[in-house]
Amino acid sequence: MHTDLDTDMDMDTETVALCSSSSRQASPLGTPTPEADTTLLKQKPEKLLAELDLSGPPPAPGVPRRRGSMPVPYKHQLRRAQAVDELDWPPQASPSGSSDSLGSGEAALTQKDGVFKVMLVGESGVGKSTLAGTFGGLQGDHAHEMENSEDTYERRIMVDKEEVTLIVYDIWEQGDAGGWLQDHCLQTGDAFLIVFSVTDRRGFSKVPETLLRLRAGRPHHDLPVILVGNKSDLARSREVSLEEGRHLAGTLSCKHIETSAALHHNTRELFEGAVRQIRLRRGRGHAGGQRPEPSSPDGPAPPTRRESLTKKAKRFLANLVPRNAKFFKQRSRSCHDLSVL
Ligand SMILES: Nc1nc2c(ncn2[C@@H]2O[C@H](COP(=O)(O)OP(=O)(O)OP(=O)(O)O)[C@@H](O)[C@H]2O)c(=O)[nH]1
Repeated sequence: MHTDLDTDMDMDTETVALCSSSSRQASPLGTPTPEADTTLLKQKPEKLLAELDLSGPPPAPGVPRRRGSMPVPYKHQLRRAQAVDELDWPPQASPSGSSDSLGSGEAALTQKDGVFKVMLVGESGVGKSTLAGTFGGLQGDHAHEMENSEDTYERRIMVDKEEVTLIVYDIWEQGDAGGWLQDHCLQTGDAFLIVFSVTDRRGFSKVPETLLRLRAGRPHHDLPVILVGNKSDLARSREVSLEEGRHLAGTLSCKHIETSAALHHNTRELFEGAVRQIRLRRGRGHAGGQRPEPSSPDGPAPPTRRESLTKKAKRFLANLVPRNAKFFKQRSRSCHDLSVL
C-alpha cells in the first residue's frame, strides 16, 4: 500500500544518520614549530579550542560528517563520561549554574542556524526507535532490527515554508533516572516527545512521572512536550483511548498526538509539530514574554537582587504544575493542535 502518508519524510532534501563512533577519528594536531607555539599562545583559549575542534582531517568520501554541535554517539558518550579529556570536552558553565551541555556559543548557533533538537523519551518497546527510523527515512521494522543502528538523525525539512535542521535523538534510557545520560538529554533537547504505546496502560500511567522529571530538570523553561500515543494501528489491542491521551495532555499542559510508526501515520505531523512548538516558544522569548534560555546570547541579565528560598521553591513548583484552572482549560482545548501554544 502506498499512501500519501507513506511518503511522509521521503520528500525532504537531506538525511544524515549521525554519530557513528567509527566516523570520529582522532585529530592529529601535528608537531607545532616554536613560531606556531607563540602564535597559539597569543590567541584566546576559546579560539584555540574552536580551532582544535576544526582542525580534524577532512571526512573520507562517503562518510557523513558529524556536526560540531552534536553530542557524540550514545555508546561513545558513556565511554567518554568515564574519562573526559578537558581540552576535548571543555566544561561550559552556564550563567544559571546548570549543567547545560551546550556552551553559549553553541546555543547561539542553534538559534541562528535554525537547528531544532528533539528527544524521544519513554518506556522500552513503545516504538521510539521505529519513530526515529521513520524520520531517518528507514522503513518498517528496519530501524529496530539494526543492531548497531544510529541513534541520532539529522534532516533538513521544510516547515511552514521555512527550511530547518531537525535532529532527532533516540538515546533516552528510561531506567537511568537522575543519571548522566538523562541529564544530558534534558539539557540538550529543545523539545521532548514522551512516547507511550496505546496498547499498554501500565506504560501510559508512567507518563506523568516522566513529564515531571523533564520539567524538574529544566525548571526555568516552558519545555515543549508532546505526548505521543504510538501503535495506533493496533486497534484490537488498544488499552488507552484517544480521549484519555488528550485528557492527560490537557491536565499536564502539553500536546498530544497519536501515531503509527509502523504505518507512518501522523509521523510527519509529529516532527513538524515539534518544530512548530519550539518555534512558538522561541518567538515568544524574543517578543519578551518568555524568559530566554540562560545560555542564549540574549540570555537574562543577572538578577539584581537575590531571590528568597521560598520564592525559588514557589517558582520551581509553578514550573511543575500549571498555575490555575483557566490555564488548564486554555491548554486542554488545543492539546491536539501542534501548531499553537
Ligand atoms: N504495530 C506497530 N508496531 C510498532 C509500532 N512502532 C513500533 N512497533 C514495534 O514495537 C517494537 C518495539 O519498537 P522499538 O522502536 O524498538 O521500541 P523502543 O521504544 O525504541 O524500545 P527500546 O529500544 O527498548 O527503548 C518493534 O517490534 C516495532 O516494530 C507501531 O506503530 N505499530
